[in-house]
Amino acid sequence: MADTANRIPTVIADDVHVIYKVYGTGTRKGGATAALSRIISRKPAPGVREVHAVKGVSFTAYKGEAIGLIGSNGSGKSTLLKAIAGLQPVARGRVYSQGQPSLLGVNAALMNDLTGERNVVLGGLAMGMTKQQIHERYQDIVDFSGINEKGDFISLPMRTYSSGMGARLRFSIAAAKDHDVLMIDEALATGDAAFQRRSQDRIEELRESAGTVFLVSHGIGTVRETCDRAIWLESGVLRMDGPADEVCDAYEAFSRTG
Ligand SMILES: Nc1ncnc2c1ncn2[C@@H]1O[C@H](COP(=O)(O)OP(=O)(O)OP(=O)(O)O)[C@@H](O)[C@H]1O
Repeated sequence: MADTANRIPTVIADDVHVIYKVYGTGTRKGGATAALSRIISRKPAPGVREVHAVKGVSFTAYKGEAIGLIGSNGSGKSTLLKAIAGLQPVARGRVYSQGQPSLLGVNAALMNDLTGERNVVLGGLAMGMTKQQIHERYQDIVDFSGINEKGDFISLPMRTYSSGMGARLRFSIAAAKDHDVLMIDEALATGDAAFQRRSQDRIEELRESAGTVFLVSHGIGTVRETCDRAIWLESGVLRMDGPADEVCDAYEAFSRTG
């Protein structure tokens, strides 16, 4: 690890809480009079449930780090990434970041009715690349995705792609830019072995070009191979933060006994 005194922070999460409000969980009908009396008595509407998905998480991420987020299903990993990306408001606490963190998920918004080609251009523009930069990197993006390996799919609408192809194109578009903070949610779980290797190499390059990479993955093996640090969440609480191997060992021991 780099000299601690010279490390540059890229993301600071300070006591972050995220609470989802889920409406429509009750069975009572809400009349106008009932609503008025609730406003007067300041009681919450019936049928609104709160899910406290992230509970007081704090950490500092530094330039050049690749951090894996691990934890059981529903432990708050995706929610925490969304909060860091500014896509999910925090109920309490703060997130400070250098530049705009980009969340590259399997759900990144591409347009299904447009061709792969148009999506590369729109995705690039949405990430703040210029037309010139997109033009220069276009072929690399298409080659990296491997979309055209079995025919000219890039000129077909995205809805004709398999889910793996769509995910590969999303990853390729996002990985074309040097990000200050790049967050990858399960992207490596899709794609074949050759694509996974290419993605790992690209993550390595992005780290070297000094950004910070966050990776959410159910595959502990991927976190061990790709990340140097890991953060373990359980029921929204940060259980452990440290070297990837140590945290993965502890998590695996926990999963065996749990
Ligand atoms: N839009 C939402 N509305 C209400 N609750 C939500 C919403 N999204 C997630 N949750 C809840 O928040 C908690 C954390 O979910 P999150 O998706 O962040 O977990 P995760 O660790 O990424 O899970 P997984 O490993 O299954 O992908 C869960 O209890 C989940 O049910």
